[in-house]
Amino acid sequence: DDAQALLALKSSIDVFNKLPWQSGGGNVCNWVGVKDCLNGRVSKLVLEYFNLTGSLDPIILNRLDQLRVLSFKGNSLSGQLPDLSGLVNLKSIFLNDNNFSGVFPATISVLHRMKVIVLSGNRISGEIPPSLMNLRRLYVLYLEDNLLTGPIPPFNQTGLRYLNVSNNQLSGEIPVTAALVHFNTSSFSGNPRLCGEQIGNPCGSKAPPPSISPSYPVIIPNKPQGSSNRTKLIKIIAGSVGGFLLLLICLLLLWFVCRNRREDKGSSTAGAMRRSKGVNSVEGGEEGGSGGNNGSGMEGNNGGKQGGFSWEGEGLGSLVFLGAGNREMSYSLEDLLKASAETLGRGSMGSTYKAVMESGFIVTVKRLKDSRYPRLEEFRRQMELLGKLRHPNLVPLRAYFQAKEERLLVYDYFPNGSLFSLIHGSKPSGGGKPLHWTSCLKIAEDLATGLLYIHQNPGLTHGNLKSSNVLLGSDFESCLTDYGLTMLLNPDSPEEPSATSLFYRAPERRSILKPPTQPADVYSFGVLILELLTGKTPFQDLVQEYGSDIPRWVRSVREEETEAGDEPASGNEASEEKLQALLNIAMACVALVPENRPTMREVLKMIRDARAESQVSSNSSDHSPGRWSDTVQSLPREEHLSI
Ligand SMILES: Nc1ncnc2c1ncn2[C@@H]1O[C@H](COP(=O)(O)OP(=O)(O)OP(=O)(O)O)[C@@H](O)[C@H]1O
Repeated sequence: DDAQALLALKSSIDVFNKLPWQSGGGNVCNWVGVKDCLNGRVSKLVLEYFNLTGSLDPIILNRLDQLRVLSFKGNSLSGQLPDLSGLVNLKSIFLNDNNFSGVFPATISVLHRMKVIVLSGNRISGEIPPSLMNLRRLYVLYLEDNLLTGPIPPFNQTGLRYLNVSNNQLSGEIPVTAALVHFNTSSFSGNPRLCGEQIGNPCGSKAPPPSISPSYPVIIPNKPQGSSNRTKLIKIIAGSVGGFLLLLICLLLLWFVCRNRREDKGSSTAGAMRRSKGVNSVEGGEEGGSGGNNGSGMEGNNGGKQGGFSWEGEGLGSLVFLGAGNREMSYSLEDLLKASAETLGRGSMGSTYKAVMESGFIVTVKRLKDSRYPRLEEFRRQMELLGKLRHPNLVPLRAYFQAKEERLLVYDYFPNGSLFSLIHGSKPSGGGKPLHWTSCLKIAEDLATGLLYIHQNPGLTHGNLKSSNVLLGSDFESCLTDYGLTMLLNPDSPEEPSATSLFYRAPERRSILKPPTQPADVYSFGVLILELLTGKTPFQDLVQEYGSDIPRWVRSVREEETEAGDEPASGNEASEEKLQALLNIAMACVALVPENRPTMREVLKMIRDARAESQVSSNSSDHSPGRWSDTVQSLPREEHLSI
């Protein structure tokens, strides 16, 4: 039935034939976009960025009544938001970044299991239905960048942790409820008719702006005709003068750039880059260097160049090598600028590229989104600190580049991919597979060793631990990357974490501006272990969802895979012990109260004990109850067990 429903869905919205679904196409659970099934029924459908068009037919969608997660993010779907009241199991819905219009359907409020509603970036109008207050489990409500009007309902769900209604046309007072008081300006900004303490515009001082409700049209009194004509004339004259000046500036700039290019051709590129001898840094000339143009895939920030790291005309730029050794000094700024670049991905900090130099030497370059925050001194200090870190389980930061409008970080390139692709496959459609417990233990030990090394520096944290930030080294050892970079995020322009990153974060860190801590890293580590054991991305808050049932959930997921004949996930006493060991460690790490979590030193000890035990038990039939698990048991865990 689900296959039929999906095919009907395809024929209604996939005019460009992006979804390779067809009748007789085998088990529907393996179809592209079907991320999870329960008892053979589709439970997670993620169709993001498939260029889907047209409107969603509620009759078709409601046939998929076992759905828990539904995402159509980043398509071009339009029309009214569908009535999904038949999807009684739905917990998370992502319809953001489409062209949906019409009013917000109040029927969504009958979906009592609903936790995550993301409708941002559409043209949805009308009021936010007050009936959303009935969704007791609501956790994330993102409605920003729409055309919503009227007041914000007085949400009182204490579990509501993420709210964004910015950039709409909402009006009236932001209700002062326990659930809403802790959201700040970024949740409400861009609604000029809204008032409240949270946005620094208290309602008391002046009468609150009138609320515009679609049912009461607002009548704007006519201005006297004469004054309006004069204003128009002034506007026209000012516009023309402004336009003329802008044109003049553009022509001057064009002339300036052309002249520089001619001069550059006359001198060698090497001449334009001065290599400062004796100092561990290579500096760009005053006029900047012009990048090579022989690659593809990357657009320069300035001038829109393809395929090289260019920062023409931006003043002094310097490439500073970090750490010691010859390998990292075997290229210069010029080589890096001429390298061809291929995009590896875009993340919260910026874009990441594989840069292949003319010599064939490959590095990974992270181009930071914000090249001005923090101030230069602080940025340098952090780079020097991170550059000193050298450990077999860390991806080394080799160099950084700093110019006026550009900051690049240079890391070793890791061709074996990430832990994310190991677990979930490289295709976006790839379903995750739980790993064998021996692999889980080995990876856990690598990660814990790397993380402990970071934590040995007082106050230093990873801050963004997740499976795509773990790369596989030449012996398939796990290496942490992107460590210590959260301090480069500008608190004045905070970005919401993506749905997946969100649930790696410790509960106390989920408010955007909360700084990273070492116990929060321990929590993320626990989530990562659960991902290894189940092959599931943390698409939801596992602790809130399953609480003390996490071990049962992990077992049931692994058993399903065993039934599918994939691997001996359990089934003998030794496996069962190891699984229990890892589960205990993960459970200790995801304790809700940070003080109840073990330190990384304790975690590493538990993992090493479990590994040692597994070697002993593989040589002997004596499986005495786990010594290591006693260690874990002795850690305070009441908090997470009491959920
Ligand atoms: N040194 C590297 N070698 C090979 N691949 C890398 C390297 N560093 C990162 N990648 C891969 O590049 C992709 C993009 O990484 P990036 O850090 O930009 O985004 P992310 O990890 O998805 O998100 P975030 O910015 O939150 O860490 C990821 O798939 C990552 O595994």
